[in-house]
Amino acid sequence: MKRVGLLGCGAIGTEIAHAIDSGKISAKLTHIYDFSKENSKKLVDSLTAKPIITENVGLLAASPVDMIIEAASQDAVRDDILTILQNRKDVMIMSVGALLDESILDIVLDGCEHFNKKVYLPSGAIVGLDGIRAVQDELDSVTLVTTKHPKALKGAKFFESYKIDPDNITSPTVLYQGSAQEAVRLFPANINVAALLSLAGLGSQKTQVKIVADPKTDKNTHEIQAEGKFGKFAIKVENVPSPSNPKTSRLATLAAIECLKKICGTSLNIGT
Ligand SMILES: NC(=O)C1=CN([C@@H]2O[C@H](COP(=O)(O)OP(=O)(O)OC[C@H]3O[C@@H](n4cnc5c(N)ncnc54)[C@H](OP(=O)(O)O)[C@@H]3O)[C@@H](O)[C@H]2O)C=CC1
Ligand SMILES: O=C([O-])CC(=O)C(=O)O
Repeated sequence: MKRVGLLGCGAIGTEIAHAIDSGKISAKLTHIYDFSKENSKKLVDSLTAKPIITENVGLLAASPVDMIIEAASQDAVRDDILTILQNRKDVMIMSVGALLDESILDIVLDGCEHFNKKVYLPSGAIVGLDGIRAVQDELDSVTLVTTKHPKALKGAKFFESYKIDPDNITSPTVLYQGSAQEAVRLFPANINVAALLSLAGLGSQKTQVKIVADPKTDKNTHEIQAEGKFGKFAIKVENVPSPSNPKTSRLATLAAIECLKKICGTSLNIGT
């Protein structure tokens, strides 16, 4: 049975830990780390099989686990991915936006090759990545329109440079239109899905993103349109937000759990 370490004990990490604890995933959660000691302790208290809380990420990386699940932040990927790979652990990454920085992607790819390790990127809060991957050589355009409630976008770097107060948005407002590359920088906790689309398809400059703040929505909606020599497709996902983090959709957590089930060998491999 795989031994798992968890980096990040927030909305996604907590649900994954519970899925392991309940036996839904055939794995053992043995070590966890989070900046927030309170989050780590709360998680341990809620689990039957109690993992060890490590004092820092270095100790998590060095702990006797087979893989580490990152469910923390893009900064965590930037700062810690090399240490994790150097400690010869496979990694599942949720904060995929960090990989649109080419130097980080190079570290990941070189690290995987050098240490013979694997990095898994679950499909997160979108569906259709199988299709994007299949047609990647025939794509002319990929666009993503993401609509969330302003409270789900609050705290994004975007608001430091653009003088818009999310609390004062009273009608649907386009906040951002441009490349996926810039979108993940300005909204690091909101649009990792754009990084997934970029990596699977046309890359981060050609993948176009629009972010809309809609005070009347209670969903995190992602609309994907892809066109090319193969034809075209459009996908709309209307996600229920996680109760503990409105930025994050429930589907992202469920996709991570499904990905982990597959890695741990407990489910059929269905789809591409
Ligand atoms: N791929 C996808 O489709 C999706 C990806 N995500 C991404 O997944 C990640 C986890 O999401 P979610 O669980 O909702 O986030 P939460 O904010 O609920 O939880 C993240 C936890 O990790 C902690 N943390 C952040 N950075 C670090 C670090 N460098 N080292 C240790 N702990 C850290 C946070 O502590 P503190 O609060 O003190 O910073 C917090 O307790 C986020 O980056 C999110 O953007 C989310 C949805 C979809
Ligand atoms: O969960 C979502 O709807 C999308 C999200 O936050 C992300 O991609 O970072």
